[in-house]
Amino acid sequence: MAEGQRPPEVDRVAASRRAVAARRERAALKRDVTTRVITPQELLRRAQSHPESPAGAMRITEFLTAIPAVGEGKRDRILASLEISPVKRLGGLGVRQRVVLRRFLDERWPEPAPRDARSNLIVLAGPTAVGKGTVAAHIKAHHPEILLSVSATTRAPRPGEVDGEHYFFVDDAEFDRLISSGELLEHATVHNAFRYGTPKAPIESALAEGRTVLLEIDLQGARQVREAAPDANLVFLLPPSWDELVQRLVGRGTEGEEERTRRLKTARRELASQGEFDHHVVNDDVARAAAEVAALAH
Ligand SMILES: Nc1ncnc2c1ncn2[C@@H]1O[C@H](COP(=O)(O)OP(=O)(O)OP(=O)(O)O)[C@@H](O)[C@H]1O
Ligand SMILES: Nc1nc2c(ncn2[C@@H]2O[C@H](COP(=O)(O)O)[C@@H](O)[C@H]2O)c(=O)[nH]1
Repeated sequence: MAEGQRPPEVDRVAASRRAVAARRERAALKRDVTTRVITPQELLRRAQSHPESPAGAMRITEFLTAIPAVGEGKRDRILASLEISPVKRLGGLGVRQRVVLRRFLDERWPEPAPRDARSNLIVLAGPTAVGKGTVAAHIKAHHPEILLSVSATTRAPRPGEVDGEHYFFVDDAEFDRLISSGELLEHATVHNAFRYGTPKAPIESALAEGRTVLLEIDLQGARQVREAAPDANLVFLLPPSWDELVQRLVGRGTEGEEERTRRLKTARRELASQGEFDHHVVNDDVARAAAEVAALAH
C-alpha cells in the first residue's frame, strides 16, 4: 500500500457508518410522516428537490407504509394501480410517476389549504413542548401592540410565576364561578390534570380598540374558539421533527417519565388534527416562528 493511502478497511468502516446514519435519517423521516409532523406531499417535495438526500433515498414502499392509513397490502395495491415498481426510490421517480403519485396523495390525503389572514384574534396551539409558551413570550417581548391573553388556571404557580402576569391562579370554586357567569371564552381540562380558561372581557375590549390578541391554549380550547369566533386565525405550531419534540420535552425536565408518556400520546392525537388549523408554523427557530405568527396581526 502506498504511503498516505488509507487502508481499505478504513473506507469500509466509513461507508458502513454512512449507511447506518442514512438509514437512521430515513427512519426519522418515516416517523415524521407517521406522526404527521410532515405531510407525505412535503416529503415527496423534499425528495424531488434533493434526490441525493435521505428523502430521495427512501424507497417508495417505505414511503407509502409511513402513511398511517397504509399497510403492506394497501401499499402493494396502490403501487400496482399507479404502475410504480416497488424497488423505486423517491428521488428516482420519473415525471409520470411523480405526477400520478402526487395526484393520488392529494385526492386521498389533501394538504390543508392556507387561508388568508382573517381576524385580529390569533390562537396559537400545538403539541406539548413544541414551544408555544416560548414563542408566545417572544411575541409579548417584541410586539407590545399584540395583547397576550392571561388565562385562569386551577394549577399552582411554578417558581417565578406571578399571579395576573403568567396566569390568574384560582381555586376550583372560583373556576366554576367563572364558567357559570359566562366570563370565559373557552375552558378545558388539559393533560387530564388542571383546568385552564380564557377570560373574555380583556379580549373583547382589546379587539374593540383594534388591537390584536394572541391566545396560547390547547387544542380543545382552539376548537371552542373556532365555534365562538369562526373568523379567528388558528395557528398550529409544529416541531421540526418528532424526535426534536421528544428531546424538547425531556430537555425541559418539568415532567416525570409517566407524565411525558401521557403528553406524547396526546401530542400524536393533536398532530393528527393539524388539518383543522388555518396556518402551520414550524418552530425550528423561536424568533422566526414568532415573526411568522406576529405577521398575521393586521
Ligand atoms: N425553536 C426552539 N428550539 C429549541 N428549543 C426550543 C425552541 N422553542 C422552544 N424550545 C424549548 O422547548 C421546551 C418546551 O418549550 P415550551 O415550554 O415553550 O413548550 P410548550 O409548547 O409551551 O409546552 P406545554 O404545552 O407542555 O406547556 C423548552 O425547554 C424551550 O426552551
Ligand atoms: N384550553 C386552554 N388551554 C390553555 C390555556 N392556558 C394555557 N393552556 C394550555 O395548557 C397547557 C399547559 O400549560 P402549563 O402552563 O401548565 O404548562 C399548555 O398546552 C397551554 O397551551 C387556556 O386558557 N385554555
